[in-house]
Amino acid sequence: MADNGPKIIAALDFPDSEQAFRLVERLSPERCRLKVGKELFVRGGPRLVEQLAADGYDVFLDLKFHDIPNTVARACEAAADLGVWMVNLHALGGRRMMEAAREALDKRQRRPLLIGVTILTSMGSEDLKEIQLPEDPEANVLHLARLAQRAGLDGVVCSPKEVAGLRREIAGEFRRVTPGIRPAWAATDDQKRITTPSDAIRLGSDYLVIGRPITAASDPLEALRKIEEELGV
Ligand SMILES: O=c1ccn([C@@H]2O[C@H](COP(=O)(O)O)[C@@H](O)[C@H]2O)c(=O)[nH]1
Repeated sequence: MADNGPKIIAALDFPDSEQAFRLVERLSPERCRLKVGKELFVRGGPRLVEQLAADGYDVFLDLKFHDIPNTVARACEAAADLGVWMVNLHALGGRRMMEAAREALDKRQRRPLLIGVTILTSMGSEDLKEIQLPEDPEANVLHLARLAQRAGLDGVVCSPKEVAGLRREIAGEFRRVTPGIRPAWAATDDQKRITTPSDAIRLGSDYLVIGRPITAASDPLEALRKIEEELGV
C-alpha cells in the first residue's frame, strides 16, 4: 500500500553531510524520498535529519533499532521528534519490542510509519544457516512480517523477491519497503537477494530503496534518470 508520492527512496549513504547535501540540492521532494542510515546519522547527527525534513523531504530514518522494548520505544519517540516520515526496527527484536514501539508512537498526534526489518537483503541461505535460522529467506520473511503485522507495525523491509508472497499472505494496509534493488547495469556489491527496479515494481514493492547504483555512479543524476526511465516515471 504505497502512499501518494515518489516510490524511490534514495539512500544517502555518505561519509559526511556535505556530500549528502551536494546530491540532495540537485533532487526534489517530488522526485524521491530520502533515507538516512547509520553512517550519515553518526556523522551528521539529528540536525541533518531535521534539515532534510524542513526542506520538504519525506525522510526514512533507517537506524534499525534492536534492543529491549523500553529502549526501542524511547528511541522511536526520539526519531519521531525529528519529524521523520518513516522509522524502523528489527522484527527479530520480537513482538513485545515491536508493540512497545507502536504504543509509544501511538501517543503522538502525528507519528512516523513504523516498519520492521525482516531478513537483511545481504543475507542468503548460507548466512541464515550459520545463525541457525531456517534456511529459506522467504519463510523467515513471511513469519517475521506476520509477527510485525500482529504487533501493529505499518509494514516491513524485505527483498523484492519476497514481496509477491507477502501480498498473497498479508492483507490490508501493509507497506513493503525493498532495498536489494540493482538495475542490470549496476554492481551487486554485498547484496544477495536482488531484483531490477522494474521487477521490484512488477512484484509489488511499494517503495524501492536505492543507494550505490545512484550514489556510487560517476553521474548520480544520470543514474537516477535511467532508473526513472526504466520505471516509466
Ligand atoms: O535488508 C536491508 C535493510 C536495509 N538496507 C539498507 O538499504 C540501503 C541499500 O543500499 P544499496 O547501496 O542500494 O545496496 C543501505 O543503506 C542499507 O543499509 C539494505 O540494504 N537491506
